[in-house]
This record gives sequence, C-alpha cells and structure tokens, in this order.
Amino acid sequence: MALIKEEDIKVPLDVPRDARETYIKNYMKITSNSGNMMLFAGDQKVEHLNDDFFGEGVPADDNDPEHLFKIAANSKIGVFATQLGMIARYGMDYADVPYLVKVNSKSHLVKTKQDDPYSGQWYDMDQIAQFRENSGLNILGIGYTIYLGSKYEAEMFHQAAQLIYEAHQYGMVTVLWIYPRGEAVANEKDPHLIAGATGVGACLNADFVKVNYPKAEGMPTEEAFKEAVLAAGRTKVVCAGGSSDDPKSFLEKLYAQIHVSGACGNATGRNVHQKSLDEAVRMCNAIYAITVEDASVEDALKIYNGE
Ligand SMILES: O=P(O)(O)OC[C@H]1O[C@](O)(COP(=O)(O)O)[C@@H](O)[C@@H]1O
Repeated sequence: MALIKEEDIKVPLDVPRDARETYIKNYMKITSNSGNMMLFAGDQKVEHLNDDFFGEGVPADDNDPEHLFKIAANSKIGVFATQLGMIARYGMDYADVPYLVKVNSKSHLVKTKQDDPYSGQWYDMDQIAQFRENSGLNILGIGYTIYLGSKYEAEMFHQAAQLIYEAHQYGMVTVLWIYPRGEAVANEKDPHLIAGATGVGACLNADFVKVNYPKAEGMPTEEAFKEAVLAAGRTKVVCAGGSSDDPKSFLEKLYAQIHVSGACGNATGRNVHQKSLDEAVRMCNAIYAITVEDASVEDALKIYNGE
C-alpha cells in the first residue's frame, strides 16, 4: 500500500481542535501509516467463552490468555483488540503493544437464531481515558458491537453513538463491529444487508466498521461486497476472519476483499490465535503483509511458511 500522509486524513469534525493531533497520531499508528488496519481480535473469551481456546485442533497454548499477548507482542499488527480487564492484567508485561479496548461483549449462550441479542457497555469513556492515563499504555481506540435488527438495536445505537462522540473528544479511533442478528434477520450474511450495516456504521460516525464477509449468490462474493464498501463512504470497512480456515484460502480471500472489494484491512482472531505461537506469528505477519505491505498471496504464503 502507498503510505498515507498525515494531511491526507480527514479528521471527523467532532474531534476537538486540541485532540486532532492525538487522533491523527492514533490513526497513523492503527493503520501502520498505510490507511489500512490489521486488527488482531482477541475478545472471544467472552464472545465464544472457552470454545475457541480449548479442544480438538486448538494448541494447548491457546487456553492461556497470555498467548494472545505473546502473539500481539511478537507480530506485525496495527492494533490488538480485547477487553479492558485483559489489558489491565497483562499490559505491564506487554507495554509496546498497540491496544484497542473492546467496550461491550456478550457470550454466545444467547440463542441468536431465536432471540434478539443485546450487548451492553461495560465502561464509560471517562474510565477508559483514565485507564489510558493511569496505565501509560498505547491505547489507540475503542470498539463496540451492535446487533443490527435486534429489538435492542436502539439501545446499542445510542451507546455506540455516545461512545464514538466521546472517544473522539480524546482523539481515539473508533471501530464498530456490526452484525445483523436476531428474530427479524433472515440471512445475516446477505450482501445487501451487510451494506446496510456498513451504512449504519457511517451514520454512527465510526472510523472503521467491521462486518462479516457476505455470502453471495450468482456472483463472486468479492464483487457483491463492493456494495458494502461503497455504502460506508468515508468509514473504512474491514472483515471479520471467521472460524479457522486453511491459510492459503484465508489469504486469498483477504487479498480479494482488499484488492477487488476495496476493504481497508481485516479484523482476525481465530485464524491467528488457534495456532502455536510460532505459527500464529507467521500467520499474523502474512496477513499484515497483504493488508499493509501490498504483498501478493504468494509472498504472504512465503512469510507464513517461514521461507
Ligand atoms: O459471529 P460471532 O460468533 O458473534 O463472532 C464474534 C467474534 O468474531 C470476531 O468479530 C472476529 O473474530 P474471528 O476472526 O475469530 O471471527 C470477534 O471479534 C468476535 O469475538
């Protein structure tokens, strides 16, 4: 990717003058000066309880939360997203990692097909800013999940809008995870609905919106996904990684999301951390190479294979 310059960043107008410099610095850092973000997602210990961290095919290392921090500290990433409690417990030993605080989370025990999911806010923005101050850590931004179409969407919209507004007062970068889900949602991966979700992200003033990659019928998914990237306008779109996949297929999909659909990065969890530390670091660096360093799939695979 071509490097971006600070003057290329369109700072949203709710960022006050005295926080513009911090916002620009955080934006440059979170996108590794490229405009594209490699977000390492480590919020699944709440979202999926221990299912992602223990069991067949998952290396024993992954059951220790520190595995996530070791990966974040030893790989090329833009930012590591997790809950504040995790950062508070491990941040002293991983002070160089760029962090994003995931402000709400819920477990998957809610039966999402029948019920309407709701994920409530854990901290207010003043507490997060205070944590940034007291910990001295590199906290670049905040993240929040919205279940679009849930009967609780109004509450989540309100919390997200307020959080983003307040985060911008502190110059922090904001990422919304938006997943259409609940009784009113027939097909959460419908490309048109995903485009609706990214448009909501724009209206909520998110800097980045993270959605699931759609499932398209009758056309290649990377073509169908263009609708969502365009609908987001100046809000940048990134895709969740999904369950662990073969690394080559994963990297090919990521390359198409960025180079065909116009996505500005990725937000990957399981495809990275469900590996031994060494393999996870190589996978992270391969993902970073496509996202930020303009690498081909072939070059990224060489990085993954340690060649
Ligand atoms: O669709 P679900 O099960 O709610 O997934 C939510 C999870 O997916 C993510 O958005 C992305 O993580 P993965 O790359 O592992 O899919 C996480 O941040 C979040 O915990």
